[in-house]
Amino acid sequence: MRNLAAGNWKMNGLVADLAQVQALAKAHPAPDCDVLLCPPATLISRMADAVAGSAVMLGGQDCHANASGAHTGDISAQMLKDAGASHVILGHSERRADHGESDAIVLAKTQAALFAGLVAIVCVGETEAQRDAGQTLDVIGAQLAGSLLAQLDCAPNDLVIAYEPVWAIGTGRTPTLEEVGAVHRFMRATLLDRFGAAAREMRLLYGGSVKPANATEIFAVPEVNGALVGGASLKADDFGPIVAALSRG
Ligand SMILES: O=C[C@H](O)COP(=O)(O)O
Repeated sequence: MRNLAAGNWKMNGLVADLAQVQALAKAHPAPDCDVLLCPPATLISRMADAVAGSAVMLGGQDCHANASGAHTGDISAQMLKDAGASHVILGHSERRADHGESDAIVLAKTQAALFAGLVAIVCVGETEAQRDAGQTLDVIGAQLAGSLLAQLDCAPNDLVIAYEPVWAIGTGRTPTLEEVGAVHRFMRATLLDRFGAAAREMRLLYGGSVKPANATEIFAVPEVNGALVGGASLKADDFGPIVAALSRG
């Protein structure tokens, strides 16, 4: 399976920043991994124009569970697709914390995204307090159980899981490689148990303070099939080496 280098711009990015994406696309015309950028929704359409003809794919950072309707300020999966997105991040810990998104809400959004033909990147991860209490695998297991479909009624490639320890996001701190490996092994086993052999083809991303300096060692951990990168995805000079590391992996 091809690794996935996914960049989440979060609430960052103006039209002037499209130059970073063009520089990235130019520097990596044919990467040996999938490359995805998830800018704010305001930029998807213009970014699609900016990277037309390149290997860079685009995604949203959230979508509503409904296809349309009276939901002021929300964006549907169909709208993301219409703007040029092929993927959408769902259940990011910042959405879970800032907008009270439960596993059930994430599940409904995941179904909407898949129905619209988007690849769903579902995020899970423990808080620092949960980690300190030794609850990491219990938390991940519960989030996987509640945020995913009962059956895999999509291609295994269309559902991606991102493990993002909440305490590692934007902090410069990362779990040990052994800890990353243990969670990813657990997630693979859980998905195999739930979905059968097709789950071998699902990509499992690590996210949380991935930088050029730690990318190679993290991507060498078994069952890590890519990264969901925040801060280091904003600049081509930072994200480029991460794409290169995943192309080698
Ligand atoms: O979605 C990305 C993650 O939240 C990681 O963010 P970060 O790379 O800035 O730590």
